[in-house]
Amino acid sequence: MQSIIKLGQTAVRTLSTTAANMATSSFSNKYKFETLLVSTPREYVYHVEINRPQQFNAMNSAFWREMVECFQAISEDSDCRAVVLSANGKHFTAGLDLTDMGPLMETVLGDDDVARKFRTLQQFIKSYQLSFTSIEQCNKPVIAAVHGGCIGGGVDLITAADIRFCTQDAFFQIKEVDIGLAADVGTLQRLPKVIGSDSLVRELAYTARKMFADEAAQAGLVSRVLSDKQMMLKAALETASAIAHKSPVAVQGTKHNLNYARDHSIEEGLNYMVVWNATMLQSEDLRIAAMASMDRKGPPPAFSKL
Ligand SMILES: CCC/C=C/C=C/C(=O)SCCNC(=O)CCNC(=O)[C@H](O)C(C)(C)COP(=O)(O)OP(=O)(O)OC[C@H]1O[C@@H](n2cnc3c(N)ncnc32)[C@H](O)[C@@H]1OP(=O)(O)O
Repeated sequence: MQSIIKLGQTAVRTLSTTAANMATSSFSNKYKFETLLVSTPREYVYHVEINRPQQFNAMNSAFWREMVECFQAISEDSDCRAVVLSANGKHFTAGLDLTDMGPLMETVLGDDDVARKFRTLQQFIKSYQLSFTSIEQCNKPVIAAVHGGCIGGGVDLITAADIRFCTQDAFFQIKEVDIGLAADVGTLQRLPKVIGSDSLVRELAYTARKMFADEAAQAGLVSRVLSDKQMMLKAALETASAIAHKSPVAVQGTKHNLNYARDHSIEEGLNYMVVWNATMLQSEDLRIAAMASMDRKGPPPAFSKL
């Protein structure tokens, strides 16, 4: 009898190890990228790192494609409730990879008729815009953690995030004007809504001057400035973890409705909220969170995955 029980226990252990291994390998396959590293440093928290340090994380065609794949996957991944997005190497990003503009220049300089060129470029720019819109559309809040230079496309990227922290050595530069472009993947649309000062946005966008950490905090572009990268990641992961322990129904609904409110009138936002919560108030999360709030000595609330 004893040996049958032991055999059963071994089988259960083997099965759970196999299940854990399968989960790990499915995670690694799903989040295997050339330009991004994805890890799970805390329960329900994913850490996405832009990982082209030798190139200052300049944005090449693989990066533009992989950002969409990564954030669309995270959006639907119920094991993730909050994301920290940082970068490896000396700078957060040097923006568009100026050595990887072949396909763009081929179209621009090609012999095609102007209308055909327009159609190709339209698709090209739209697909690049989606790389950062996928952060905004991700169901899970994204905290951008910026160190060093955040240049050109970097500003487009971080304005699509929910929360921004930076290090004392960080600087932000809307550099597109220096390469003969109007910034076209989000800065001009989102930055005015993030920092509220149209005058400052225009000054930065027309001159391409660097905005350093203290000014970025004063302007509201970042909500926290930390002494160095280690302290910043610690703060970002703690914030993500705090979010990840709240009701996912409440957090995801809050993100969705804040985005909606930003893009609509107050009346439209309130009407949308009614429709949203007329459904979501029926969620079990409301009962679980309310009970836990009342019973402060009890265990922290546990919510189902979403
Ligand atoms: C449809 C398109 C949508 C997207 C649009 C996006 C547009 C943009 O992002 S516009 C901005 C483009 N980026 C730049 O203009 C960055 C210019 N670079 C810099 O300001 C500095 O190099 C930087 C602050 C990044 C680093 O300065 P640091 O002093 O630390 O190093 P450097 O000696 O200047 O640079 C070392 C080598 O890196 C090369 N490099 C820098 N940035 C880029 C880049 N964006 N793409 C490709 N290569 C880059 C730099 O040329 C040096 O190379 P080498 O001379 O061979 O050592």
